[in-house]
Amino acid sequence: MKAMRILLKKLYAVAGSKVLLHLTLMLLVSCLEGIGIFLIIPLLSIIGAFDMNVDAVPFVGSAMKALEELKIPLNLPIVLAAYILLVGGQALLQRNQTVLSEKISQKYVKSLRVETHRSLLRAKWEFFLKRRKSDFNQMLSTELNRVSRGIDLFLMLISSVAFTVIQIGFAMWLSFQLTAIIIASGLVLSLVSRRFIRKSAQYGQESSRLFKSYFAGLNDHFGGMKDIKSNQLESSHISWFQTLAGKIETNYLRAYRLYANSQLLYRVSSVLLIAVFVYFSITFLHVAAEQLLLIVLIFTRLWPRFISIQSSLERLVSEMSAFESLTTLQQESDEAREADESLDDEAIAPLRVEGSIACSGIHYCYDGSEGAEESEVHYALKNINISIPANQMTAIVGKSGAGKSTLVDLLMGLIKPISGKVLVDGKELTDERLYGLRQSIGYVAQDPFLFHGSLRDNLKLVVPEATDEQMWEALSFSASEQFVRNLPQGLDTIVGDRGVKLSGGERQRIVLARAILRKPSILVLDEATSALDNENELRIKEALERLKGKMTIIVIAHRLSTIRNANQVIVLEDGEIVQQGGYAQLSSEPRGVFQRLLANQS
Ligand SMILES: Nc1ncnc2c1ncn2[C@@H]1O[C@H](COP(=O)(O)OP(=O)(O)OP(=O)(O)O)[C@@H](O)[C@H]1O
Repeated sequence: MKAMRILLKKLYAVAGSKVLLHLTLMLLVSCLEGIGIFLIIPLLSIIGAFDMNVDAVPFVGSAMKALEELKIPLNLPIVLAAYILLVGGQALLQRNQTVLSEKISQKYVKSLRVETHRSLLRAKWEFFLKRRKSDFNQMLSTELNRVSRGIDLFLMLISSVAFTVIQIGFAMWLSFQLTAIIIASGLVLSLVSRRFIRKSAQYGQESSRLFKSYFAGLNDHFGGMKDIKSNQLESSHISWFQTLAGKIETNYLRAYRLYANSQLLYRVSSVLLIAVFVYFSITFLHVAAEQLLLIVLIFTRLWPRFISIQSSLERLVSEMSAFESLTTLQQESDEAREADESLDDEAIAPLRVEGSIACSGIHYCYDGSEGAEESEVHYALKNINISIPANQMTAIVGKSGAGKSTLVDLLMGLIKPISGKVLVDGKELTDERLYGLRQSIGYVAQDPFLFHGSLRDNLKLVVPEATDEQMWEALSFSASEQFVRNLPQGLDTIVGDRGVKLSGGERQRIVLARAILRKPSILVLDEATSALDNENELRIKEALERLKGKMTIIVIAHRLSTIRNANQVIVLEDGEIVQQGGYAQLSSEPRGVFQRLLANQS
């Protein structure tokens, strides 16, 4: 119900005036259809199918009198012309109403699509750490389509309700008692159908759950295809996929069976009802034949609308689970918003670090520590106190899992410490300063990411106005000029999904060039030389050497040869700083962790 309220509010906010116009059109269509039914009586009377007393029929009787007074003869051509006009007008209105309905639905879905995407992109990095990427794909594809269907159903529902109310009005005019019986039967029907609606909502939720697994599976399978192929894991993945596809099929069939059963019940009930209805009207109420004919006509139009209301409701509640998931995701991402939306990326000036970036008493754990005993908390970082001097090169080393990437994420403000502070030039990072800091950073991730497109597109992503000359300069810096010049399409070479058409080392060098192209004042390299051969590593090392004194360089490196010229080395073990100092100093400290790391590599 809460989701329905939110949906209505949003719908009104997005397309309020259009919804009102849609409602008005529907009311007009319903009125015209109602009048059309009344015209059938004089039509039948004129063609002699019935010898009827049309005066007894409300509206028709008075309309006939008015025509008589106006001296308009009631002959077949006139009645047929009126009928054509009515039905034609109704069809025209209905056409506009359908187009309008689609416009409303698409406008709503577009707004939801854009809003959800925007709030996801504005959310903190920590928000993404706790969720699967595939969930976002599912939300912005299948779940959004379900919401679109839900809006269509919702508009159909209000159309059915409007039509039904107007038809009830006409029917009441004809016979209050008989209409009351139809309404009472409609209420009984709605009680019976509550079970169908409940079940339908359950199947809808199950469908959301199943599709979540489906997308997660697709993501894992296609993302890890090389592992699957080389380790011959196809069978187990195929069998998992078959089971899931079976569950989706079963759930879909269950939902469809439920829908078919409810339709069966509604249809059988309508036949029974009409039989009882006719019997009751003739035997007890002694309703005149022409009135009975009209009522039967109205009933046969009204009852399907009751059915349509019920079935629209059934299908709507099933699709509502998609809307619920989307609004929940949007709410959560809004709550995890990184900074005030008024902070315009363009307007914020890059933050230049003059003195240092420092950590003071920082603790961090990934899974949250609320309510947990101190001994149970697994800290990824413990009591970190460091100072990274501006325009110097600081290296962070340690075994795998020691906390190096976590520390760098903290320094970039991607995650916030649970205690302690990150200080830039002695001042804590506010949202605005954080945005400024990020503008100053060029970052090369452990798993470098390239978008599907050309090398040029990938480089221009960070500096859209970059010239070819600037791009070649950055490529030359990252020791990739030679290999790019050797490619037949040069800068226009398409790199494939995530850069699959390049080797790991080539990818790393292109991402490094991209980072440099931005002319950052802080360069952060997370394992940026791990996939390079000795020759290219040496060239990057020399390039970094040239940058020393011009920008702040923070390097995470397993290959300790890369950081031989670092001004400062920070050694982490199990989330704690165990050594800190110059390369030469640390390598000469006996029995130190750094010496052990060096020994392992040699
Ligand atoms: N997203 C996450 N959720 C939960 N725990 C995490 C997450 N990322 C890292 N950790 C944990 O935090 C600790 C530090 O991880 P981190 O990635 O910082 O180590 P690292 O030194 O960079 O390792 P590597 O050299 O292998 O990249 C590890 O115990 C790791 O299991």
